[in-house]
Amino acid sequence: MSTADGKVNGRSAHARAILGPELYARLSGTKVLLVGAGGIGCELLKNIVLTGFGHITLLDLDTIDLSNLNRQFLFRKKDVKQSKAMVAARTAAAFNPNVKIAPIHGNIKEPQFDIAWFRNFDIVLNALDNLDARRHVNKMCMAANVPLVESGTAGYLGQVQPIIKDRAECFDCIPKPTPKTFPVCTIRSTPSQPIHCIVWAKSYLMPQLFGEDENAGGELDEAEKQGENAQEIATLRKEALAFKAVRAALRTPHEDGSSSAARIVFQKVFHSDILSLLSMADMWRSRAPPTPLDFDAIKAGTFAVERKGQAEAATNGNGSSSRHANGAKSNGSDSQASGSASTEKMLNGVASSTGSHSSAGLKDQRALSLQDNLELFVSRQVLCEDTISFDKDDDDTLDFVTAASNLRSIAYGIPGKSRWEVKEMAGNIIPAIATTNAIIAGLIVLQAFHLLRKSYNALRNVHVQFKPTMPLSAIGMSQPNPNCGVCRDTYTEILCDPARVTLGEVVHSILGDGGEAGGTGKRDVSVYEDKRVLSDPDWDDNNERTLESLNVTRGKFLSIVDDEGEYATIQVGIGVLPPNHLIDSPALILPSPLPSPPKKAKAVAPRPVTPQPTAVKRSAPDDDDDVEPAAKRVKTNGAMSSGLITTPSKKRKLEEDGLILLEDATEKLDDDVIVIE
Ligand SMILES: Nc1ncnc2c1ncn2[C@@H]1O[C@H](COP(=O)(O)OP(=O)(O)OP(=O)(O)O)[C@@H](O)[C@H]1O
Ligand SMILES: [Zn+2]
Repeated sequence: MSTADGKVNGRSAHARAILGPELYARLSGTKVLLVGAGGIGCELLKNIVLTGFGHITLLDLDTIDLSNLNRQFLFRKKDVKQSKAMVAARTAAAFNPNVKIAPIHGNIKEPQFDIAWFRNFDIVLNALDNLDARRHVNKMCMAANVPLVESGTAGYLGQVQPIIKDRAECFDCIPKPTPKTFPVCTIRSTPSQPIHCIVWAKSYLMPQLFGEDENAGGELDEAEKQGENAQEIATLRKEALAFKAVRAALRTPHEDGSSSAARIVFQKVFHSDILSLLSMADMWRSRAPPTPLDFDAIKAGTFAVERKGQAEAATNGNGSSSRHANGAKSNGSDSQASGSASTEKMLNGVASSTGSHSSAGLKDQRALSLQDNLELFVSRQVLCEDTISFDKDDDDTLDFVTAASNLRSIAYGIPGKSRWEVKEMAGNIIPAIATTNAIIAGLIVLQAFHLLRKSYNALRNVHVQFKPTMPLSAIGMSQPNPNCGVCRDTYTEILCDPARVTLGEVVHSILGDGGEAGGTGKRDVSVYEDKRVLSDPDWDDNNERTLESLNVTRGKFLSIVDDEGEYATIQVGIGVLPPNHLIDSPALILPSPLPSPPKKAKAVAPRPVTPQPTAVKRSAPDDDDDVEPAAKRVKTNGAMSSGLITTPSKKRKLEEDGLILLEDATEKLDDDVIVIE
């Protein structure tokens, strides 16, 4: 279209015609924060740049991986290992010269992204892949009162949820199901499925050998409390202690390098630990006992696994998992049901017996023999470099988990898995479908328009679903859950120097005297930071301590909870003093007026999210509450791919990501629950 202002107008003519002149004109001044530059993020960035959103801040903590290139089309092979945010911004900037894109390579949970920073934006768009970051952005948007569009995809499924404080449900209004876990004893001493061995290698062995936290005591204490077998737990405690010696040995240089380090680890986990488990005869009455592996014999090709009574134990083995009342039960398909395996079959490992250990097929999809696994295990002891955790895209850690889980499977008579299968299961991979991401990114922009226009009645929760007759479903917005522990709270912000203000000073100042300055006046309150209790009406030890000494710093929240349950909780966001603030001026700037939380209707249901009444009283700062900016995120959540929504692990991934799935067609959900079909 040729127009008076030439090219620029030509570029925007369609957008202007569709959006109308008023909204279109507003877009160029709109400040948008896009969190995540992955599958959805790339599509969405392209959309908002071409539509003409004028000021875009794009934030992502990750670097580009080769495996992203099939769908994250703003990246090329030459960009691998570079910051996603930086490269995406550079590529997309060329699409529209009228748009400013400010990329940030960082974690959205970093302290500088505080309430004041969030307030800079007119709208926030989430294109994230994990529950934790989604929750965080949701809370920050509630605190800063900025509209948010939340989104997610899983294979062919997807959803978009517009969120606006007080008008619609927030991301946390509906409690998210907690991910399913396996009982500790199943993972640590009585595995019966390949996934048990993979979880053991990834989440137990790797952290024990190469992780920061070598203390597994907490997990065992918890397992004991849950009523798991006390004798087994005692043995596991001894095992954990012995790991300390192995860690030390691993970090001592050996003459022949990795192979003796590998032998030490092997000897402990596949031989001594199994021997000590075998000494508990009771454990093996109803299930097939494991076989200790022999490093030299496997190397020499003479090792044979003799599994007596395996076929019988296979049946019992499956049934026995039900003794863990809340554990995941074997579905039997992949478990010890293969127990009829002969001695000969185990002699050469899984593959050679089936004849598939050939050069046929892709390398990663090949079944691995016992010797293959041992070789892989030895070669991957290069992991001895101090701390490292599992990353499905890191060959070394994937090889280690493949080899270690397969060796354990062999010891327990469980079928092995190819490197590819282990990657899927340990990396929780769901096939990402570019078209679903593209559809969702389009829908996000449509909901963003409604929010910017304040057309709240037009807002919809939209689902992309696996229904050829109705691929999209749009549901009207529900009111916020009156018991939501996030959006029903009253948010406020203080600006302070955490090294100079005390907890007591902040709490008393925020409550005020109930006079003209606002506030509710002095009352009995408990104060939390996340799940940590910092004070309560009978315990004020921390009141004289500075916020900094309590590790309550920029970007965090103090939750002031009324003990009588009369008033809503006050969430006090911690911000920094302005740069021109004089050093001898007070170190605390209060909001004006002080927050006046509404009186609550008597609580009818427990708060769906924090703070928890069971929280720990802790007067010292807690290291693990620190949010470490990470240059490269190591993922630990998610699910395997199968293309089918019904696989248990895929369900787990969806649940972690905040989508809710039905167990079967007959299961009922409340009307206001987001349903993915
Ligand atoms: N806390 C966070 N801060 C900033 N960015 C985050 C945070 N958590 C996740 N992300 C980013 O969100 C994006 C989600 O994109 P996506 O789901 O496509 O994941 P991916 O890592 O690119 O792909 P895949 O998981 O399939 O390998 C990723 O680029 C990830 O780095
Ligand atoms: Zn809510």
